[in-house]
Amino acid sequence: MGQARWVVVVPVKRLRAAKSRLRGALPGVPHEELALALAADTVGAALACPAVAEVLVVTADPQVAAAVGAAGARVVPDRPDSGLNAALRHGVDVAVTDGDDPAGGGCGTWVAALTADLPALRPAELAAALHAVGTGPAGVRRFVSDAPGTGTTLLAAPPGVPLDPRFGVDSAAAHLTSGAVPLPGGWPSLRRDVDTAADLADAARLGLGPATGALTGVVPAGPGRPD
Ligand SMILES: Nc1nc2c(ncn2[C@@H]2O[C@H](COP(=O)(O)OP(=O)(O)OP(=O)(O)O)[C@@H](O)[C@H]2O)c(=O)[nH]1
Ligand SMILES: C=C(OP(=O)(O)O)C(=O)O
Repeated sequence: MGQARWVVVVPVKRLRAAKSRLRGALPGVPHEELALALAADTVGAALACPAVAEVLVVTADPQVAAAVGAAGARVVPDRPDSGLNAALRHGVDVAVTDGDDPAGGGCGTWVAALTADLPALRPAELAAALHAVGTGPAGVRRFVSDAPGTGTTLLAAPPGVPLDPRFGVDSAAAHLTSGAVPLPGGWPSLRRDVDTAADLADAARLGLGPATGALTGVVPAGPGRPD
């Protein structure tokens, strides 16, 4: 098998409702700007990952759509108020339908769902996780749990295997119960989702992406950030 080429589906909630537990974490910074920065850095890191053929962002938010579209992601409109897992299923349907089209190569789609709250994400860590799926046991869904171990930041499926996303409270257990197999890599930046101000401080210690770094003033934006 050659290197698997991945479509990474990133769901982004409407900014005014997103990341409610993080509201007020950066005094003086409008909450929607912070939520947008988290998503922009996540998408930017995914776009910079060599294993990723396409980043597909599912969102109903025009500001998110404009920002990630300008960065090079494909934007798929969310269905109103359908929720996170429905948004992911919709994005995956779009990706798989296109990947199965013989006009587009037709060799099937490796698909992964990635949460949009990973502002420290390193492309090399995402690449390592996707490589582990591509070279691991055939026919199974794999997932990366978040830093506390209860949630999920990445869920991935090989061609022909339904992604069957079960994100939400205690999603690591839900993914395990549904037959998905955890990926054991360390990958601190891939596991560091940001739900609270303490998580943001932790992400800053790992090194934030340029958008979030510029808002916090902790890490300067620019090419000095290691991948
Ligand atoms: N498209 C879409 N994305 C969603 C939806 N709900 C959550 N997400 C995204 O799913 C990811 C993980 O969700 P959470 O960590 O719970 O984020 P959240 O709901 O914005 O945060 P809280 O308000 O603090 O619960 C984030 O990237 C969200 O933007 C939804 O209804 N539609
Ligand atoms: C939606 C999720 O994120 P969190 O638990 O961080 O809200 C999840 O982990 O499935």
